[in-house]
Amino acid sequence: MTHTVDADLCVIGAGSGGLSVAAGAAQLGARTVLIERALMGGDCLNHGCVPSKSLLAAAAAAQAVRDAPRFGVDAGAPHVDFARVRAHVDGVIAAIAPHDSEERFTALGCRVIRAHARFTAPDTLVAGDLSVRARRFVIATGSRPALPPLPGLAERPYLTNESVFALPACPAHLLVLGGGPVGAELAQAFRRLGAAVTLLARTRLLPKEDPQLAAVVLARLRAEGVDVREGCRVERVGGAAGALVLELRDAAGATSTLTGSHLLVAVGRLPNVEDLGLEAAGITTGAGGIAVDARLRTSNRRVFAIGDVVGSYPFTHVAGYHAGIVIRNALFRLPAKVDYRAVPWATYTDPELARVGLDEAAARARHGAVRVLTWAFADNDRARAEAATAGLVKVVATPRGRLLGAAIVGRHAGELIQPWCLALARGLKVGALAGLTVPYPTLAEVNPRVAGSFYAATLFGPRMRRLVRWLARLG
Ligand SMILES: Cc1cc2nc3c(=O)[nH]c(=O)nc-3n(C[C@H](O)[C@H](O)[C@H](O)COP(=O)(O)OP(=O)(O)OC[C@H]3O[C@@H](n4cnc5c(N)ncnc54)[C@H](O)[C@@H]3O)c2cc1C
Ligand SMILES: NC(=O)c1ccc[n+]([C@@H]2O[C@H](COP(=O)([O-])OP(=O)(O)OC[C@H]3O[C@@H](n4cnc5c(N)ncnc54)[C@H](O)[C@@H]3O)[C@@H](O)[C@H]2O)c1
Repeated sequence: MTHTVDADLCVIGAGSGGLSVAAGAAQLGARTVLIERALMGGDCLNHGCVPSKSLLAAAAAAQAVRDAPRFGVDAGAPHVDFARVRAHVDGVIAAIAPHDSEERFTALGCRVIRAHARFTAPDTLVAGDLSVRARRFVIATGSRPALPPLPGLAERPYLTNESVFALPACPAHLLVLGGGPVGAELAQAFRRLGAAVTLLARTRLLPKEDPQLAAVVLARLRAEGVDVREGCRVERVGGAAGALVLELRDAAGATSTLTGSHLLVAVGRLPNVEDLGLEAAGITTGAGGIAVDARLRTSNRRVFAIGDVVGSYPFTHVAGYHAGIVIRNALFRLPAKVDYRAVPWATYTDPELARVGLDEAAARARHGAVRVLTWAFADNDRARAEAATAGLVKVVATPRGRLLGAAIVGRHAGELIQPWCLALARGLKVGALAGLTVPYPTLAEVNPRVAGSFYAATLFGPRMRRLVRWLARLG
C-alpha cells in the first residue's frame, strides 16, 4: 500500500542544485522531502567536478616533475602508480561525501527518499512505495552524457564521465571524442599520467571560448604530446575492446583510420527529463531541457526546475545560484529572477581558461564599437619567476569604460577572474580595477595592469605631457 507524505517542498535529485535547495529549505523550517535514485551528491561529486579536478591535481604533480629541470632540479621521469592516483581521486570523493550524505540531510531535517521519482498529478509524485504531495516541487535531475549517432559505437566499449574515473589502469592510448571542457581537461590529465592521447574536435578545441585564448591551451596540449585534431569528423567506430578503430574524415575531406585502446565520449550533455511523469504534471520541455521562466518556474506554477536539467549554464555554481532563486520564490514568495550577466566559468586545463560576461565577438555584435584591452602573463614578474608566462588577460569595455566582459588564460585563471565577476555584477567601470593596489609580485597584478591600459593613451599622451611641463614651470 502506498503511504502519503505531505511536504512544503519536495526536491527531486540530490546533486549540486537539489542539495542546495533542500539544505536551505530544511534549515529555514520548511517540511522538506529530498528524493535521490542513485548516488547522493549527483554528478559533481561522483562523476564530474570532484574526480576531474582530483585527477588533474595528480596529473599536475607528474608534470611538475617533468618541468623541474627548467628550475635546475633534476628529478628524473615521474613514475605514476595509477592505483594510487585512483586512491587519491576516490579519497577526495569520500572526504566530501559526508557533506552530501543522507545522514547529514536527515539531521538537517529533510525526509530523504532513495528512489526514482515520477509525477502522477500536478501536485503529487510517487517514489518507491511512497506518494509525496507538496505545495512546491523542485526538479533538479541534472544531465547525462550525450552519445553521438555514430555507426558502431553502441556495439563497442566506450567511456563517458560516468565510467572514466573508475578505470583500473591508465589507458595505453586514449581517444577523446569532443573538444569541450570535459574532453580538454581529461585529455591533458591522462596524457600527463602517461597515456598516449588523441583528441578529435569537430570544429576547434574549446569552441565556446575566445579563439585567441583557446589557442594558448591548444598550444600547451600539443606541446605536452596530446595529438589534437581540429575540424575532424569521426564517421564510424570499429575494432574491438583494447584496439578500437575510428574512421575519420578531416577538414579537407581526406579519410583515415586511427586505433586506440580506449574511447572517451565527451560531446555534450542531455537533460534528465525521461520517465518523470512531466505530462501528468503539465510540465513542458524545450530544446535544452525543462522550460522555465526567469523565476525558474515551469509551466506548472507549483514546480520549479534548476541546474543542468534546464540546459542553460551547466555548472555547479549555477545550480547553486538557481537554488537561491528558488528559495526566495518558493519560501519567501519574492519574485527573484535569474540574471546571467555576471556568471563566470573556468576550464581547469593547465593553463586554465576562465571568463565572465561577453567575449570580444559577442561584445562587438551587441555594442558595435568596443575597447579591447590585453595584458600578457609574459609581462608579469611572478609569472616569469614561476616560468608560467603562457597566458593572457583580455577585457572588453565600452569606449567610456563600462565593463562588458573579461577572460583570462593562464595559471590560476579561475581564481584571477574573481575581481572581474564582482566588477561586472556591481556595474563597476574598468577604472575601479585600474586603481587597485595588489601585492607584488603576484599573478593578480595582471588585472590592474590590463585595466590601467585603458587610460595609458590619455595618461601618457601629448596633452598630459604639455600639462605636466606647464605645471613644472610654475615652480
Ligand atoms: C567531467 C565533468 C566535470 C565537471 N566539472 C565541473 C567544474 O569543474 N565546475 C563546474 O561548475 N561544473 C562542472 N561540471 C558540471 C557539473 O557537474 C554540473 O553542472 C552539476 O553537477 C549539475 O548539478 P545538478 O544538480 O543540476 O545535477 P546533478 O549533479 O547531475 O544531480 C542530479 C541528481 O538527480 C538524480 N535524479 C535524476 N532523475 C531522478 C529521478 N527521476 N528521481 C530521483 N533522482 C533523480 C540523479 O541521480 C542525480 O544524482 C562538470 C561535469 C562533468 C561531466
Ligand atoms: N570546468 C568546468 O566547469 C567543466 C568541466 C567539464 C564539464 N563541464 C560542464 O559539462 C558540460 C559538458 O561538457 P562537454 O565537454 O561534454 O560538452 P560541450 O558541449 O561543452 O563540448 C562538447 C564538444 O564536442 C563536440 N562534438 C559534438 N559532437 C561531436 C562529434 N560527433 N565528434 C566530435 N566532436 C563532437 C561539440 O562541437 C563540442 O565542442 C559542459 O557544458 C560544462 O558546462 C564543466
